[in-house]
Amino acid sequence: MLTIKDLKANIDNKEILKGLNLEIKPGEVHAIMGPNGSGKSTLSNVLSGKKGYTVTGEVKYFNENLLELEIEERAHKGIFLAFQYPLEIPGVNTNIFLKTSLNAIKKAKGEKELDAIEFLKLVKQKAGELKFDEKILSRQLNVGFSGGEKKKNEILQMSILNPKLSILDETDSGLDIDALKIVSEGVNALRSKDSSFLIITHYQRLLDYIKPDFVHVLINGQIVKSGGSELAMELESKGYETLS
Ligand SMILES: Nc1ncnc2c1ncn2[C@@H]1O[C@H](COP(=O)(O)OP(=O)(O)OP(=O)(O)O)[C@@H](O)[C@H]1O
Repeated sequence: MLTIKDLKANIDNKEILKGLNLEIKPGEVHAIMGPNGSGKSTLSNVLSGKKGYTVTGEVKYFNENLLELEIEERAHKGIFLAFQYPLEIPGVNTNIFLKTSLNAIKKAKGEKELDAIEFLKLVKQKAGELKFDEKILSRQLNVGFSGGEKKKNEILQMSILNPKLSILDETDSGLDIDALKIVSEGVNALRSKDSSFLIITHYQRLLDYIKPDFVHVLINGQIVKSGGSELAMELESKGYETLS
């Protein structure tokens, strides 16, 4: 599904990713861990198409060169980024934002768009599954949401859009234990043979709930070690020092 070869990314003359290699197959869950400033968010930004980076190397998404696709095309083709810091967007109603996002993807795929009633049914069902108070959906997008509500809202978007590749950038930070479980259940419910996940986290505890197939350690812009979920336990006890 996703093959990354020798990926390098610079911003403002600073080289952040320095030759990163990674392969994600359909249905796999990959976790990326690494010290602060190692390039984890930069990787998620580059994959989702954020502007401002000078990027070289190869990123193949199915049979396409991902780096040539515009940010909207990436979303239409099933890439979803759950932000580390979801933005507050005053004046934009959360429900309308969700419906517009979903219908834009459906339109790009040539599928029938949902009308207001169909959408409401879907959003009610998904919000119920995530134990997300529906009332919040009639508010402006993320405005005044608590940290945990913002993160849950990202997961709600993800479950409504049903992406092929979901990138979660520190979605677990700021969540209380109950919210962490709910968010993890949301991710686990979306796991299927066709959908893959790239989960960036600092904490092994998230991986108690979402069992990754692979764990990678990103240090100084490169993946320096990969392993199974036991690698996360090892990092928790030993830290990154022995790997850098
Ligand atoms: N626009 C920018 N200009 C200069 N340096 C930048 C810019 N954006 C990111 N960096 C630097 O690139 C490095 C990697 O940043 P990135 O946010 O990808 O790290 P991270 O691994 O996600 O860190 P954290 O775990 O703290 O979230 C950091 O040293 C950061 O200061």
